[in-house]
Amino acid sequence: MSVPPSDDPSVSTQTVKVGILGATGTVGQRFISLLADHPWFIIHALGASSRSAGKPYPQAVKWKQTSPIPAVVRTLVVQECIPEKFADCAVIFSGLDADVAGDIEAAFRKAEFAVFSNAKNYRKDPQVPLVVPLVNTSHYSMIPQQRSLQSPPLKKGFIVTNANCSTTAFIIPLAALEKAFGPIESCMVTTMQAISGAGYPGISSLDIIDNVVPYISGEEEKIEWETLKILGGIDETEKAGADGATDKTLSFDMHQAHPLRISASCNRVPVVDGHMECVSVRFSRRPPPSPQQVREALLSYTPEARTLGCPSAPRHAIFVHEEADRPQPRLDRDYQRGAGVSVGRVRQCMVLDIKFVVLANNVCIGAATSSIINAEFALLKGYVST
Ligand SMILES: NC(=O)C1=CN([C@@H]2O[C@H](COP(=O)(O)OP(=O)(O)OC[C@H]3O[C@@H](n4cnc5c(N)ncnc54)[C@H](OP(=O)(O)O)[C@@H]3O)[C@@H](O)[C@H]2O)C=CC1
Ligand SMILES: N[C@@H](CC(=O)OP(=O)(O)O)C(=O)O
Repeated sequence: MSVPPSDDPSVSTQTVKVGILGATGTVGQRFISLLADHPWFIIHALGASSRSAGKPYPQAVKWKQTSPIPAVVRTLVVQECIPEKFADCAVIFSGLDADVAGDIEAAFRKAEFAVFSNAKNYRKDPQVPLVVPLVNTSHYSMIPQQRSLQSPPLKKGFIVTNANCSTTAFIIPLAALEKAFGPIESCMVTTMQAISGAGYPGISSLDIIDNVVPYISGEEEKIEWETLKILGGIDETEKAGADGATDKTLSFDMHQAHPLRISASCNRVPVVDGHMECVSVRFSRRPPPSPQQVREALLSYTPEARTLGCPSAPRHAIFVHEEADRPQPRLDRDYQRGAGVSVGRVRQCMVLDIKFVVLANNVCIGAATSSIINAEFALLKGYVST
């Protein structure tokens, strides 16, 4: 199967060469596993630090996936993360450490690459879409403005970022609820986050075995403001220029039209993959929906990425468990190959309106899978030139 390069799926057809920055890391390895059999994307180049550059991939990586290193990368030599080494790639996926992602991703954008980043560096940027691909693909409309404001202006280059993996988990059901019942007024979320979220080697075994750590640096603040950017719309203002022509400026609404109060509490738990979160919400609308109405709305939620035909978008974005003791990380993290989320225990909340539990695979839909769906969507909408 090859990619339709425009909105029209009958217009066929070529495969797209992609590069992966941070290819040796936890997220980079997931990119490789997920892209090895992708119908459109061909892994063409891998990048990592100077510690890894120059080595064949199997020698550079501490491979921690349950399936073997895919044949397509076995013979690739890891490169320095500089644009010239990725010349033939139309798409760049970044799983770079945040300490270095800022400069490197900017250099790739400047060199006219479409960059899909997992790092936090550009999430707050007023020109950069922060896209959870099962929620706010409408934010891609910011890309032309992002390009035009670069110096010099760009023709093809842009950056789109993923959200933090904990934000991603609960914002998918939140978006489904807002779509069905209108604005959410307040939200409380308590996370139980897997250790893979901290990368490799991550948190010391002596700190996490037989333990729970009630602090993850910067995480609560990120969840709180990212939610407002993702669930907010895009505002358009028009200004008349001296020549009488009107200039349109786009900006992210930050959920200002319907203010949302949100509070997050984050914990690290001894689970390898899969972030579980307890969520309580209060709706603006009175009376609020019943638990049964909420279950039905979650089950029927279909994101635009799915209807448009992104091959990695899950057939069912949200599974709703009826069993009292589900979801659980070990049992449910591979739902829809890690691309969907699992909700359970939907019930009335005596303080807000409704409460539930959600589980998402932090390294799949929380990271690599989101970037891949983002790139598929951008390609189908014509934002990526091949
Ligand atoms: N793990 C998760 O669940 C999630 C992670 N993220 C974000 O994704 C990014 C990657 O996370 P993760 O995979 O966990 O991190 P890891 O620490 O596992 O991997 C980091 C990668 O960055 C590379 N790197 C480090 N320094 C440099 C450098 N100077 N130049 C070029 N490459 C460099 C490393 O290469 P080398 O092996 O050569 O050192 C490695 O490939 C981070 O920004 C993280 O915050 C986002 C959502 C979820
Ligand atoms: N902080 C997340 C993973 C992560 O890297 O997040 P971010 O990309 O927002 O820094 C966790 O520890 O589970």
